[in-house]
Parts: sequence; structure tokens; C-alpha cells
Amino acid sequence: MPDSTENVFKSSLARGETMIGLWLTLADPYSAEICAGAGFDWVLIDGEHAPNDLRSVLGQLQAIAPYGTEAVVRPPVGEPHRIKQLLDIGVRSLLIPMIETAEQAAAMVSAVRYPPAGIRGVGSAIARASRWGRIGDYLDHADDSVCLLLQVESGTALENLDAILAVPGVDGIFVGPADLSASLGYLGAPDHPEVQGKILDAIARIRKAGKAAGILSSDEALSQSYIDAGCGFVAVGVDATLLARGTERLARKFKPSSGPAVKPGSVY
Ligand SMILES: O=C(O)C(=O)C[C@H](O)[C@@H](O)CO
Repeated sequence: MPDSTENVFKSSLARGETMIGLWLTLADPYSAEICAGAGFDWVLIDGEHAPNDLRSVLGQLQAIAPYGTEAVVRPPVGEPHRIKQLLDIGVRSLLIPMIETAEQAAAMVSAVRYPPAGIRGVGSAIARASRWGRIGDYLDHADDSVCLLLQVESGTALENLDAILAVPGVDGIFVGPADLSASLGYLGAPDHPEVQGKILDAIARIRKAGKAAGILSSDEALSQSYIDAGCGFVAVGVDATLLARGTERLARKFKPSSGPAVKPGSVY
């Protein structure tokens, strides 16, 4: 049992390394384990747009644990009580959606830290986070082991990005193409040139501030462009859409007239 709770994903981001990830939305430990063994640096367990709850996240954490892949968990919203529960079941890396102000960013930093630096409730001794007390020095390292990633995904968030970036304790900023494009008036078109320009500008600002920039795209050319722009954590696919598109292609090979046509340019 490890005495230290070092978060290699977090330290890799801090060194400026590029971490390649996969978005998990099937809310199932069996498929999560299949994906965890695929070779990605990280996987995102999505609690915002996938049918995940605390128990399903726990099951996926346990399935992923034997593999060298970091589980990043996204709660539906940045609420301290949800974050406390996720940290206590052993989540070390969090992606918090819909952050628009420095005040919200500071509140998330506080939620992932124990007093006096923050407000995280102390219950690790009875929780999986410390492996029920088997990680004897958990409280000594807990704050430092948490990787806190925030999502900026609206026009307001981009206006406040510099202030958000100035908040101490934030390890990275994920730019959400789907919600950002909607906010900018391009609903369903995250690959629109206007949106792409805003995304690349945000990535440059995030990197200039010394933080890791992150994003998601299933379009290989777009993903490569984000990596070339210096993104530190890039999710390059989604389990559900890999399954949907792959099964459609296979069905169509043997039944050419079958199945739905995929909207061209779908980046997820
Ligand atoms: O706004 C975005 O883009 C994201 O935050 C990622 C999406 O939530 C992802 O689920 C694809 O729609």
C-alpha cells in the first residue's frame, strides 16, 4: 500500500508534458477497465453528461486503479459537498464544469483543501481516499495530491479568464468547445472558425499563465492542432461515440443500407 499519494498526472502536467486521454460516458466499471488498459495517460469519468452517480464513479475508480491511467472525474456542478464525497472515495483529479469567475475558481480551490487552506471536511480515516487509514500520511499529502482542473466554456468565462488564471491552486484550464460554441452563438458547431479562434487564443493565454490547457475532440486533425498549440491534457475520443460509430460502420459493411448517417464534422 503506498504511503505517498503522489499524483503523477498532476506532476506531469506541471512539467509541461502532454497527457492524452479518453472520455468515459458509459458509466460502467467493465468498459472503464477495458479503456483503462488501452494506453491512455488519463480517462475522464463524466458525471455531467453521463449517467454517473457516486457508486458508479466508485466502481470505475476501482476498475481503473490497477492500470497506470489517471482517473479524472467531472461532477455535474462544482458544489463543495459533491467534491468532498468524490475526494473521500479516492478521486485525486477533478474537472469542474462551467466556471465563469475568479470567485468560483477560488471556491473550488477551497473545496479541495483541508483547513486552514480550505473547507474540505475531514473524514479520510473512514474513507477509501486513505484506504481506510492504511495510507498513514494521507492528510499530510492530500492537498498537494489533488489535481484541480476548471472548465471555461462561455463568453463570460473567456472575459474573466485572466482573473481565473490568477487564482492560486488551479492546475489547469479545460476549454469546453461544445458549451463555448453554444455560448458564442454557434450551437453544435465547435469547429466553426470563430470558435476555433477563441479556443486557440484561450489556450495561448492559459499557457502564458503557466497553467496546463486541456480540451476534448474526437476529430484527429483538431486534436493534433490543440496538441500543437501546446495543450497539456487532450481527450482524443469518447467511449460511447467510439462504440456508436464503430458498430454503425460494421453494420453498414454487411448491410449497406442500414443504420443512421453520421453528421459530417461531428467532433465528438
Ligand atoms: O463543452 C464541452 O465541449 C465540454 O465540456 C465537453 C462536453 O461536455 C462533452 O461531453 C462533449 O459534448
